[in-house]
Amino acid sequence: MFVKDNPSGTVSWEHLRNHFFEMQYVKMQELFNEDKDRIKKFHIRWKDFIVDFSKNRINDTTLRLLVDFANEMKLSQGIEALFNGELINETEKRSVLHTALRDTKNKSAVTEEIKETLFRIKMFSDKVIKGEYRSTSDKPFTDIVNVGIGGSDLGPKMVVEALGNYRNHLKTHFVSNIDFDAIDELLKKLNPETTLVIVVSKSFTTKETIENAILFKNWLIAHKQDVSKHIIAVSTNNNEAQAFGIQEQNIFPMWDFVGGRFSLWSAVGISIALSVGYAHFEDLLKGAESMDEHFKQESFDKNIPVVLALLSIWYNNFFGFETEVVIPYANKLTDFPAYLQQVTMESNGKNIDRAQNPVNYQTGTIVWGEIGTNSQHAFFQLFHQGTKIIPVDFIGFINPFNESDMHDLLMANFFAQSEALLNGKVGNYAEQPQEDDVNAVYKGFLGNRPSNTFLIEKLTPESLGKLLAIYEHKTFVQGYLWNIYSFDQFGVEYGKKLAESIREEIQNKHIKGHDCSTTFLLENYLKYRKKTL
Ligand SMILES: O=P(O)(O)OC[C@H]1O[C@H](O)[C@H](O)[C@@H](O)[C@@H]1O
Repeated sequence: MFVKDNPSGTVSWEHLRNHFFEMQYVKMQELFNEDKDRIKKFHIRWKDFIVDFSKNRINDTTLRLLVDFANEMKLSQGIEALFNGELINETEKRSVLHTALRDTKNKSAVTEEIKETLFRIKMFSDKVIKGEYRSTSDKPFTDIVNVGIGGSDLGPKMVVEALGNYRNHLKTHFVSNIDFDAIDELLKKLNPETTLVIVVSKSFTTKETIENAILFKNWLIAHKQDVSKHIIAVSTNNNEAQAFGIQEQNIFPMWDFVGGRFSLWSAVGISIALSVGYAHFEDLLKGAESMDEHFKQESFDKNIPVVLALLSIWYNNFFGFETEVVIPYANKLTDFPAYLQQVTMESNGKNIDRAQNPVNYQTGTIVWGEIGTNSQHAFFQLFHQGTKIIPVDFIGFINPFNESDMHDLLMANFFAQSEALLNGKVGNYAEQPQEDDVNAVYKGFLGNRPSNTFLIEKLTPESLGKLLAIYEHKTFVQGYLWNIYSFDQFGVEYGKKLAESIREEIQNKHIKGHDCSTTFLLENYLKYRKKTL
């Protein structure tokens, strides 16, 4: 089981704090000048991945002290507890076994159930793709609508988009928000006769998802379609799904030991198997499985998720940098930052430690991002010359899916940005300021801005699986070392309850018991709401 020690009370934390006082003014440019082989020490080459973490404000001592910290907090024990299925989600009394979903070697009872489900996903997706599973009017399905939100949307949606080059003829759509304007637009494009709806909800009680599912059900009924053929579900809540009108053989199971934000590897990812075929879905799982092995076996200083987590802690807890950004140089990864936000911020946005005390140090980093090069033309100015330091994860691919010289230009930008953030305007790039340039002072930039670079051979189902597992494990390591519970989300649940009671007040046109600001806003909402239906 997990230790419950306060990280800020450990000896290694104290050492890190003292070391920070030495390092805070050290320039990375100097570190690179002093050691021309710096890259040799601070990169990890693993399969088709190179992770270069040399452009960070670290030296040998930093890495050693960070690893000492992980050891003092008994991280190995934590990793073992995760993979062994111990009840590490203590507040909900659950194991955390998303890794079992991709573990082909495990022979436990849990994996039997998982294997059976994977087989069902394979059979079902094959049939739909081949046009053997047919609609009410005996037609093959053309469109898939995934109705779900949070973990039942973000992961699958991101993967379907990321693997766009592997997609088959099926058109896949994702409906998450309760925004009728958006759904209406989609409905106009869909043919009810050839539309298959997947209601994905671990709990089958999430209001947004159920409202949207009802909307699609009514739409299908209005168009005389057999709901039992056109709607399938993924849920732990078999009873509710059946009560909704979904046939038992069309309900794919979920398990309590898989958190929503870690669930794309389960039947929650059925839209992935449908969109790219089961074989590619399996490759995604294989990629993640190989990262799981790396994470379990590799020493901490060469362990990709561990190193990334420790660097993030170094900046978050010692330098006081508040956010970190992820910049994939691939349009197909447009949805990656949104997915990552749920994985990291829902997991580690906690302020009570595992011993029930308020924490006296920072936890959950704020993660955001956007694809390159678009982001360069939007917010990179602040990275280069702003007052805030925002560590960057650059993610780039050596080979594009479709060969083109354009890729070299894209990647030239990728390399240029991290180099500029490191060096500023010096060395090869220094311009001699013109004596009469009154703006010279505005044109300098100092560099010394940290980044990690992921150089990956190609964006494939397998490499994507590896990448996602890296960030999952990074999140786990951070939560573990911060001594918080990463696998519950009580904050979100409270928000859901509040919305329910406000909705009732709106329906009854009776606003009561709020602060004066909320009362004012609700009263104005009711006053100007012109309901025509
Ligand atoms: O899959 P569901 O039970 O419908 O839950 C969907 C989402 O609901 C909440 O927002 C939770 O905080 C998320 O973790 C979860 O992914």
